[in-house]
Amino acid sequence: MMEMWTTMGSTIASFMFVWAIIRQYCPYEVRRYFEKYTHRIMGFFYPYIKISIHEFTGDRLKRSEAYAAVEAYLSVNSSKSAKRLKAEMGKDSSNLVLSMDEYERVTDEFHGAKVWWVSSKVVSPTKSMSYYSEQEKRYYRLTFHKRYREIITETYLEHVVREGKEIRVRNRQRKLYTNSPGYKWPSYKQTMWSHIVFEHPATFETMALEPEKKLEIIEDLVTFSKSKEFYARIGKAWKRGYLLYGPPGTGKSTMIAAMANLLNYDVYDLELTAVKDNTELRKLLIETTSKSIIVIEDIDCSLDLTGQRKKKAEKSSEDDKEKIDKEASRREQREESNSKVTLSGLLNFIDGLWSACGGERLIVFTTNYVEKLDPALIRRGRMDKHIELSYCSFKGFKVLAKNYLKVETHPMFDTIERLMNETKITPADVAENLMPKSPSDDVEKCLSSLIQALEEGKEEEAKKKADELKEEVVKENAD
Ligand SMILES: Nc1ncnc2c1ncn2[C@@H]1O[C@H](COP(=O)(O)OP(=O)(O)OP(=O)(O)O)[C@@H](O)[C@H]1O
Ligand SMILES: [Mg+2]
Repeated sequence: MMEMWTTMGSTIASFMFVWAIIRQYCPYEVRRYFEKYTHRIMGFFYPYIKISIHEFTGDRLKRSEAYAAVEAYLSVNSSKSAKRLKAEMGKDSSNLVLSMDEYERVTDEFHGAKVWWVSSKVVSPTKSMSYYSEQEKRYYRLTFHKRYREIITETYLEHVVREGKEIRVRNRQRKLYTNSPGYKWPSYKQTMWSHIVFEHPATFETMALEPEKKLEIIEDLVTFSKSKEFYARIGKAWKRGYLLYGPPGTGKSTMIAAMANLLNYDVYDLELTAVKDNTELRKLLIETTSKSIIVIEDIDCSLDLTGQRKKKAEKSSEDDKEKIDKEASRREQREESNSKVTLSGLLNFIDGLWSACGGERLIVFTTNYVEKLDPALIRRGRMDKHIELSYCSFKGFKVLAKNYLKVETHPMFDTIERLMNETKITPADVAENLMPKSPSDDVEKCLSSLIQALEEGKEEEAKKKADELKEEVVKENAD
């Protein structure tokens, strides 16, 4: 090895010497001619091959997956040999993950072939004078002897990417991405999404839901996540759409968190009212990564799908006040932000998602009014599985009682079961009543509070029914 470096060093030194003489004494034409061939001659003597893997390719829209995989591979394989490392927070904020620092060089060996990895960057100023306008283009450079060309390009690189991807899945800190409303996308920012660490504690186990329904959903999700080959075989993109519908407080948002926790996916919370137009929607889509859930909450409020929403809302009863308020505020937001996303834009978004992006993705819509949605939006193939989340059943209550009070059975359960059959209550209301309000609140106190809420609900329902009956009688008499 030493000998080889000495020979190479003296060859380069001779070239430098000859080049210095030529630059000083030769005319321009000779210099150009020499320059042209120096490159080739150097290539002939220099026995090493270099491969660069850049963080952003071409349009800079999307971080290169190859770069991310190499980064992860080197974070494990270089941390023993590199001398300068950087540390970042790992999964669940519980440990630090080490990776190679900039300009650090490490060696790796694969079936007897020795390779060198260097992490580097070029800083290129852009036209604007702002501080942020400098663009850093980071890359990894792999160097190896040309005699290993075959094994490196055909086997080693594949091994690095495969192992890197596995490490990423194991180590990754899951994220909740949002596209904040009214946020201007500055040119220096490489992404339109902002993110925070996703640490929602909801699981299917803690959800108040019929056990059979729960099992069905879990099986559906797990089957989807393991069906890469199946989807490839039948020629279908590896995507699945879920429509969650039901009254407020029945666990739609909670279920999305439980889905993400079950599959270990990231969540992209897409706020449609903040999206300027269909083009921006498409850009947002391109930036989403695989193993993620793209969520559009309250789809009926985010988009003027039918043009009839206002009329229907006006007709609704007092009970629907909460829903109407939510809808009105969304509408205001939409008008303020002047979003021009259309139904066809959204349909293209979903179909585009289905075809344009590799890797598994779920898309989830939630709504309080399933009947208002355009059939085109929720047909199978776009929204493959429709899940209704409804008022709390007694079985659902038992799950919540176990979670909140750690009781599986209690003499007061019979009264609760009877009342739950007579009146409707959302899981959110049950949960609120089961929550101890002071340190002295015991199981009986919380269960009594729930019984009281159920009785009040029952009374209110009876009163409403009586009022309706009265109204009908008055109307009939007037006729
Ligand atoms: N099925 C459920 N199981 C367990 N907890 C639930 C369930 N449904 C609701 N909750 C509780 O109620 C709260 C509100 O629920 P969530 O936000 O999921 O309702 P939602 O259906 O998304 O309502 P909205 O239509 O208003 O968005 C949650 O924080 C959770 O604690
Ligand atoms: Mg919700």
